[in-house]
Order: sequence, then structure tokens, then C-alpha cells
Amino acid sequence: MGSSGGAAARRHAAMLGIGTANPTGILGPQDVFADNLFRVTNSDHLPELKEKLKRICEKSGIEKRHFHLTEETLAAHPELLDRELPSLDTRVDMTADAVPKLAQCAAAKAIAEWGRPAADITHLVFSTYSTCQAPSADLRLATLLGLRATVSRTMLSLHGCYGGGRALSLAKELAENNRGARVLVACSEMTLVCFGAPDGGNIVGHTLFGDGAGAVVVGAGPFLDGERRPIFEMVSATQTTIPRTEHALGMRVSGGGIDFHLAIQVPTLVGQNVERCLVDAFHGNGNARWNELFWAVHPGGRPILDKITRC
Ligand SMILES: CC(C)(COP(=O)(O)OP(=O)(O)OC[C@H]1O[C@@H](n2cnc3c(N)ncnc32)[C@H](O)[C@@H]1OP(=O)(O)O)[C@@H](O)C(=O)NCCC(=O)NCCSC(=O)CC(=O)O
Repeated sequence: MGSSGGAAARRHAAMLGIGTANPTGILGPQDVFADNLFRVTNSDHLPELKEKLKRICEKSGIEKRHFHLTEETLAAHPELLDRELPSLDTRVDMTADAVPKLAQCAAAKAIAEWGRPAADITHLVFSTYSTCQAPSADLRLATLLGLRATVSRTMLSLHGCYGGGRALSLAKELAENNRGARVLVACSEMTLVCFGAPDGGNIVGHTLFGDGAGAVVVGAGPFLDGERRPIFEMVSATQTTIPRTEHALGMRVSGGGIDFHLAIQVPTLVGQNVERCLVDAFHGNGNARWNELFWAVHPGGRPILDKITRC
């Protein structure tokens, strides 16, 4: 990506409006998160695990996170805390409505910044791993926003943290190859789909993840009356997969929701490979001065950012 710029902005797709949204729920800020989590999940009989969570929270570098879940919801649904009880139905029912509604809040801001009516959106790309049913969250979002019946919808499911990047890349291709296209990208995630009482397996996820949505309107020139000046020009989009790393990150839908697996080696793997990925992204230009480019990193945790800073 690069900042907007005259004639070039008419060739490449550009971001024309950006919006974000977060719910306000229980458990933050991070310095009291462990106390709150153990209290609301009735887990205070596990003091060693609580101390470990406190240690990890301190090291996370995170100040606060937002959650859709409330203490009242947890009290009404004990199955969300007991892995022995099936809870997938509850989680699917709750997220079916909440995930597109959170996306709607972000999308409404993006569309307002863009400056045209929602009915002018021609394509919708929605990414989430927090819902799993059809009709899916993209159709619900289209209805909530009043998008036109002919809007071309694409749903990206279970892509994990790279869903946002892939959705933007797809939007760029759609905008540049369909004259006049205006693509709404929406990403919306809720930890409700994986939330549970703390145990040895989910403790890092409990430290890092929160709930939020982001939306962007993407289009290529010529620009329409009323459209704001492009915010970011999308010069290039590529994807590189590090070979033999399938074991490092994973999600699995189970009767108790989505189980996450985050290997302890993830920050090291990112640090060892980020330069190679950048060289691929910039088509072999290994002499690029990375700090002179504008690029964004998915903040998958402080040690990941530290490794990238040092590369
Ligand atoms: C957990 C951390 C905050 C800990 O910080 P440090 O690594 O600096 O500290 P540290 O080495 O002293 O580790 C503190 C304690 O955490 C434990 N620990 C560290 N990483 C762990 C992991 N992946 N799984 C289980 N335990 C882990 C250590 O064993 C140690 O336990 P003890 O104290 O008992 O010795 C950090 O490692 C981190 O952020 N890791 C997550 C990186 C990651 O996978 N990100 C991708 C997220 S996926 C994503 O981003 C998806 C999405 O967004 O949708």
C-alpha cells in the first residue's frame, strides 16, 4: 500500500472509506483481566494457572480488549464454561446475529467516509471465522445495510488472522477488473465462538484475542461525484506461504466451539521468514528500504512485532 497520489490513484484500486467498531463487554483492562476471567468462570480454585495468566498478560503488551460477552450472558449459559457440555448451538445462534451487526457498525462508518449511498456498493467481501451457517453473515450484512439485490457477495471463512489481508487483496482485484466497481470489505470477529473457562490449552488465546470489526470501501478511478479523496492507494497485493508450517496455527470446530492451537514457535517463524516474504511481495527487490515503505502488520502479539522490528 502507499498513500494516495494523483494519476497513479486512478490506475490502482484505493481505499475510499475506513471504519472500525468494537463492543463494550466484560473482562478488561488487561491488568485486571486474569482476576475478572477467573471470577466470572468460577476458576479461582486454579491459583497457579491464574498466576501464569497474569504473567502472560503482563508480557502481552496489550492494554485493553473489547468483548461482546457479558457476565449476564455467561450466567445464563453455563454450557459456555463447561467443556463437557455441548455449546456449539449456543455459540452459532449468538454469533449469527452479533457478528454481522458489529460489521454493520464498522461498515456504516466506512460508507459515510466514502461519501456515497450504500446502494452504490457493487461487491461485498466478508471475512470471519466466528460464524458458521448459511445464509451467512455476508447476506445478513447486505440486508442490514440496504445493499442492492444485485451486490456480488463473497464469503471468506476460517482464514484466521490472514482473512483481512486476503479480503483486501480480493477487493483490489475486483475493483481494478470491473469498471465502476465499489467493493465493501468487512471483517468481524468474536471470541464468543471459542470462549471457555481457562485451561492449559487456551490460556494464550485468552490473553491475546478480543472482539472487533473493520470495514473498507475499495474502488478504482474514475471517481464518482461525492467520493472522498482516496485514503490509501493499493499498489500491490501478494501472498506467501511459509513451507512446512501447517502445524503452527490451527482452528477446529468442535461440540464446544472453535478450538485454537498456537504453537510456541510462531513468533520465531515469523521473524525468520518476514524478510523473504517482503522480498517476494516486492517482486525480488531485496534492496528496498522497508522503513521507507508504508506497510501494516497484523498485530498477532508483542513478540511477533519485536521480531519484525529486528529483522
Ligand atoms: C504469550 C506471550 C504474550 C508471552 O510473551 P513472551 O514470549 O515474551 O514471554 P515468555 O517467553 O516468558 O512466556 C511466558 C509464558 O507464556 C508461555 N507461552 C508462550 N507462548 C505460548 C504458546 N504459544 N502456547 C502456550 N504457552 C505459551 C511460556 O511457556 C511461558 O510460560 P511460563 O511463564 O509458565 O514459563 C507471547 O509469546 C505471545 O504473544 N505469543 C503469541 C504469539 C502468537 O501465536 N500469535 C499469533 C496469534 S494468531 C492470530 O493473531 C489470529 C487472529 O488474530 O485471528
